[in-house]
Amino acid sequence: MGENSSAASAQKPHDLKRVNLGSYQKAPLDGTKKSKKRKVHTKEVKEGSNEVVLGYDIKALLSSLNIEESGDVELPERDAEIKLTVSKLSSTGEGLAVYNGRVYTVPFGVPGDQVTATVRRHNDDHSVSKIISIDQPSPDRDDSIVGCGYFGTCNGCQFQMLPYAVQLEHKRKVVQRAFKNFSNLPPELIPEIGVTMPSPLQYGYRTKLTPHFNGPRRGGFKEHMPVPNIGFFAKDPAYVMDIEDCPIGTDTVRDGITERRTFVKENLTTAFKRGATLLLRESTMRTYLEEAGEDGKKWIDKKLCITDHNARSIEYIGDLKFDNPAGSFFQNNNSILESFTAYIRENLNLPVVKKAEGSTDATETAARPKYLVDAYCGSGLFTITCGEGLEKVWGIDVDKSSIESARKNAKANNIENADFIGSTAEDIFGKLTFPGLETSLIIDPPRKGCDKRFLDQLLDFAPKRVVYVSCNVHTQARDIGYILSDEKGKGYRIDSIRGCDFFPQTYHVEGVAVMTKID
Ligand SMILES: C[S@@+](CC[C@H](N)C(=O)[O-])C[C@H]1O[C@@H](n2cnc3c(N)ncnc32)[C@H](O)[C@@H]1O
Repeated sequence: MGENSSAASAQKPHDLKRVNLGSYQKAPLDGTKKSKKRKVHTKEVKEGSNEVVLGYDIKALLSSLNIEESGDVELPERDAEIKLTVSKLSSTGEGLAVYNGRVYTVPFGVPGDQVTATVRRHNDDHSVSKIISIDQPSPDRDDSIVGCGYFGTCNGCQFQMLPYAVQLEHKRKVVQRAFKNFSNLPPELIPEIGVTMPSPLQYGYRTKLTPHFNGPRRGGFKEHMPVPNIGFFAKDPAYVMDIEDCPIGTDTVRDGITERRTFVKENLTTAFKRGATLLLRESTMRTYLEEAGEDGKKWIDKKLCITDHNARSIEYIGDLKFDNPAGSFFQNNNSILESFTAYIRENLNLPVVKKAEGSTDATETAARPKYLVDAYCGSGLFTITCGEGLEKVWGIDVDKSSIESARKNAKANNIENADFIGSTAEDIFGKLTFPGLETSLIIDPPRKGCDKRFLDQLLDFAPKRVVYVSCNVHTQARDIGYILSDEKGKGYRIDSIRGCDFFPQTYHVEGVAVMTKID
């Protein structure tokens, strides 16, 4: 796209927004002291960041209660105790309550909870509270299912008190709100958001954890110094908690926590000069059997915990093998990957390789795309799980070591027709010698979403099918809005949008949106 079209698209929702986060007055609860005026803060924040996403939820809650946003509400002093009723769960994982016409975040609160909370601080457009006691629990709260002793203090999980079905439905609503707030599309272009794909494991699923510890300000660790806390950040205040176990990790990774903690304690002054982040990455050693075992599998897996960033870690999805540097990116929930990648393959509309009995696909195959482009391909997850039976697959990723792994992984899994480029995603389009109409494109960018240059070239190439996977449904919605609001993108229809639950017990949701070029 040339200069003119870029200028024309300046109004599109892809740009950073300068958000005025408002002003407020501070006043004691009993109204005896004089109110102090505070300065108006204007902060530049990025679209899709938690700050902005929460801002939309705050506005929506006030508007649903017909409360006008005002800079003149009275604010209680820090540490004051207040009674709150949680009315909504934000897309960023906190409960939201309204008190004196102002929204308070209530971490670990569930809609319907009546709580006593302390006031922690007053931010620009909302205040932050901390639960002291739950006076009347919500019908959705079930504290008996909480699976971790650190829950409620640790910032890693937000939803352990919610039954799994409630978590999945909440994530469906998060995706719905993301497309409503960030796509800028008229509602009739957005399909009903599908049910969230569940994770087969809701605990014991994380194949990678990275606990950390702080070091002394200067001079390194000395014999007389206490061993620092080793773990994860607390929610509020945000200090590093000492964490001995994390039940969302796989058993191997959990054993690794114990082993690494002991290592740090015993070698603090010799092995570490300052604080560090520890790597715990599960790896699988597979031995193939001559005959299937009782569970029907033709292999036995032995799990190891890798702690060296540069060592190799091996993961399997079914019988496909992925061999990567332990410190580089690979999806962290292996339990969902088989069903997830099957869903992606189906939605890329690729030729059916392993035909089901009675399938009539032979006639259909002719109409299916012959080419696959895997943008932001990492070490080749989609190239390898979806690349069979195609004339050509191209993968691209900016991380050269991931590309090296992708090449090796494709070869090891007999994907002979794949080529990979180590470069920024938009460089792929210059390489493509086949028509967009015969191509499926998969996109899986980092949290910030796609670069505008990538989206503009996508529009020029015009692939028949686009599957957009994202760990940030807000930037995903923005990018899809950008595509569909462009003249060239008007020929696309959004077929489906749904979340996939890669991170049970947390507020994170992976979005999958499928688009087809219909004219
Ligand atoms: C969420 S990961 C997805 C990786 C892969 N699809 C997977 O599922 O394993 C995002 C990937 O985008 C890559 N990346 C980040 N910015 C990029 C850019 N501008 N161009 C190409 N790749 C980029 C990262 O190196 C990372 O591998």
